[in-house]
Amino acid sequence: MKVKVCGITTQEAADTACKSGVDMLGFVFAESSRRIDPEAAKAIVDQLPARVSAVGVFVNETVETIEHIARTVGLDVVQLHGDESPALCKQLSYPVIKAFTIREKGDVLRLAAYDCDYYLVDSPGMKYRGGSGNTFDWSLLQGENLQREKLILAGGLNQNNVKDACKQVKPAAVDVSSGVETNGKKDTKKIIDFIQTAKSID
Ligand SMILES: O=C(O)c1ccccc1N[C@@H]1O[C@H](COP(=O)(O)O)[C@@H](O)[C@H]1O
Repeated sequence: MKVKVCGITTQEAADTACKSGVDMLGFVFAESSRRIDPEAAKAIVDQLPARVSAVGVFVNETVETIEHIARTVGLDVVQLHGDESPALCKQLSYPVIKAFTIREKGDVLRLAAYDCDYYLVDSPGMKYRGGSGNTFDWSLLQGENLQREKLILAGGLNQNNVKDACKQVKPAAVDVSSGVETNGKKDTKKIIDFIQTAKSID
C-alpha cells in the first residue's frame, strides 16, 4: 500500500514520515489551516529523499499559477481538490491527482470523464475543500468499475480505520491528514503508527 501524508508544514513531520516509509508528502497551497507558503515548502522539499514524491494541493487555481508554484517548489505531482475540468488536468505538465467528493453513487460516475494519473476519493469538505477528518460511505465504491491501481482513498482515515477502509475499497494508496494530528498539529506517534499500519496492508 502506498501512503501519502498531507498537510505537511514542518521539517519534523516530513522527517518522521520519511523515516517511517511514506511514499508521498502533501503541501497545501489552498485555503486551509494547513496552508504553507511556497518558500517554506521548498525548504522541506529540498531535503526529501528521491523516493518520496512532493505533492502540491491546489483548489481552483489557473494552469499558470499551478505550474509556477510547482516549478518554484520542486513538486513532483499536483493534486487538484476543487472543481477543475478534465481539460485543465490535461493542460498540466505534471502528473495529476484529481480529487472527487463522494456523497452518493452518482458521484463515482464523474471519475470516468477524467484522464489523470490518480483518482482521489474523499468526503465532502467542511470549512475548506478538504482535510475535514470525516469519512464517507466506502460502500458507495463497491461494485464500481474503477481503476483500483490509480485509486487513492482519503477522508477521515486514521490508524484504527485504515485496514477496514482498504478491505472495502481496495485502493492503491491511502491519504491522511487530520488522522495523524493532535489539536491541529502533526503528531509524531500518530504519523509513525499510521504509516506502519497502512504499510502492513497487502
Ligand atoms: O488538508 C487540508 O486542509 C486541505 C485543504 C483543502 C483541500 C484539501 C485538503 N486536504 C486533503 O483532504 C483530504 C482528507 O483529509 P483528512 O485526512 O480527512 O483530514 C486529503 O486528501 C488531503 O490531501
